[in-house]
Amino acid sequence: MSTVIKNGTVVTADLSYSADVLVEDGVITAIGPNLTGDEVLDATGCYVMPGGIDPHTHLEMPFMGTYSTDDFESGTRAALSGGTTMVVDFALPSPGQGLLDALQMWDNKSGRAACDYSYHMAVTWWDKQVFDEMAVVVRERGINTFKHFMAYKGALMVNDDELYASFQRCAELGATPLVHAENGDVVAELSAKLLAQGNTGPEGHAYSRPTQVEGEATNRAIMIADMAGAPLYVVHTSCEEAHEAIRRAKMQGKRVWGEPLIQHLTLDESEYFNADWDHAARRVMSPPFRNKQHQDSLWAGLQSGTLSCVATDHCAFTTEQKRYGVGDFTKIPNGTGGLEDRLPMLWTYGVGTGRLTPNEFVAVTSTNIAKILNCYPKKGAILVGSDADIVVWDPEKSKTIRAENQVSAIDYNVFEGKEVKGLPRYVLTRGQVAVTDGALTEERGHGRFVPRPPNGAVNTALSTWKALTAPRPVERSGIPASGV
Ligand SMILES: NC(=O)NCCC(=O)O
Ligand SMILES: [Zn+2]
Ligand SMILES: [Zn+2]
Repeated sequence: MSTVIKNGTVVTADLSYSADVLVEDGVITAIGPNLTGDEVLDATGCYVMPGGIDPHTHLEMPFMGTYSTDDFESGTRAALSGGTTMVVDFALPSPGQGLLDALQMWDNKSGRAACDYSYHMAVTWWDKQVFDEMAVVVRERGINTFKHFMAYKGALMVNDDELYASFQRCAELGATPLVHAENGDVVAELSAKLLAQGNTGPEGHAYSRPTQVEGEATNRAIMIADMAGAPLYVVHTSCEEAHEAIRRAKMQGKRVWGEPLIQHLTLDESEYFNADWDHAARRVMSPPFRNKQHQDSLWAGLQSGTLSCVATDHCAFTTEQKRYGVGDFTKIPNGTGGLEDRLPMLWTYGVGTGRLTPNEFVAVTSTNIAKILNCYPKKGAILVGSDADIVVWDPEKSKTIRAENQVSAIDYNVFEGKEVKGLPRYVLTRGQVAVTDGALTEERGHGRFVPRPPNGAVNTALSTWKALTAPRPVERSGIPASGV
């Protein structure tokens, strides 16, 4: 069966033009005027864009004594309802657990996904087994990204020697390291001090993670990656100090990308000072929300290209789970939701305010990350041959975000009450219509794993440069290099 999307304006990361789009067997087969197909989707007044790719989710993740509540079923339904057609989740070995073992656990969960997905592999400890299995993960399992936590001391955190070893291994394998950049030692010290002083509420979480801990760790990770000869992707960049480190590195020619979250772009630290404990705790995540100056820095980064992708870090806990931390903010499970709201919120506060063009919107929600993760143009593109992951976007359609209407399985929404203008009319996942005017018709288990090969263009360019500039002994007549 074929489907044709008619009368819309195709919007990609670099072009906007009027055309119909024909989809056959899950793939785009023609783009142009007057196309016909068995099923017709009317896109009059709409933009036809690549579906969103959320490069940062934690679905059914074991964390802080519990599991995040949205799983691959509810999480991918939430994603589709908001125009996101691919998620990249983190396969997370517990310290001491093998990488392949952790991958098996993630495979057991992801079979229920309604949209396509891929994994980043986390490195949470280090020894020869991890070193060896990294090669299998890359060469046999189609994963070219490895995540490192510089925070969560005593749990997921890795130290500088482990970072350096793992980043070097990534460079050898043509893979890209990711970092959660916060100085975990300082956070642990500050947390203990705050608790001892009686700062036990959710606001203590924000006090324990000032922007300096993020700026320092971001800079450190960038320098370690540079010494290891690896590119670097910094997740959830939330503040000017971290953005400044990324900006400077980019200006120096280093291959570094920064990822702000939709939460950090649109919500600020005042949320933690709300008199309602539940309200504040529901917004506890790392890094915490920041002030308006930091938000302005993140928006400027998206505009100038020094920041590359907008994600959610969707890691949703119920109010009941958040209450594990009553009396001790360090026990509040860290994480917030956003999968179904990322695109409407970014459109409203980005394109709707003139901060972003529609093409920039496509770049930061889909195309840039597809290129970074080396799955472009299968994903992130409206091109003949690309997967038909498409959102037909109605810029006039609006709603008020309400937890009672959401798809996510949790009992609140951090964007509660926000008015958004710009919503999907249709969402297609590999050609299958999964959303029509807000109504979900997705198919459980339709999602497929997206393999991502190593040695993307940037990895190859970087290793060429590193080989060219590698240390070489100077030939000196009469003096043997290996001594006498
Ligand atoms: N971000 C957060 O608070 N929770 C999810 C885990 C992580 O990404 O650090
Ligand atoms: Zn993180
Ligand atoms: Zn995360």
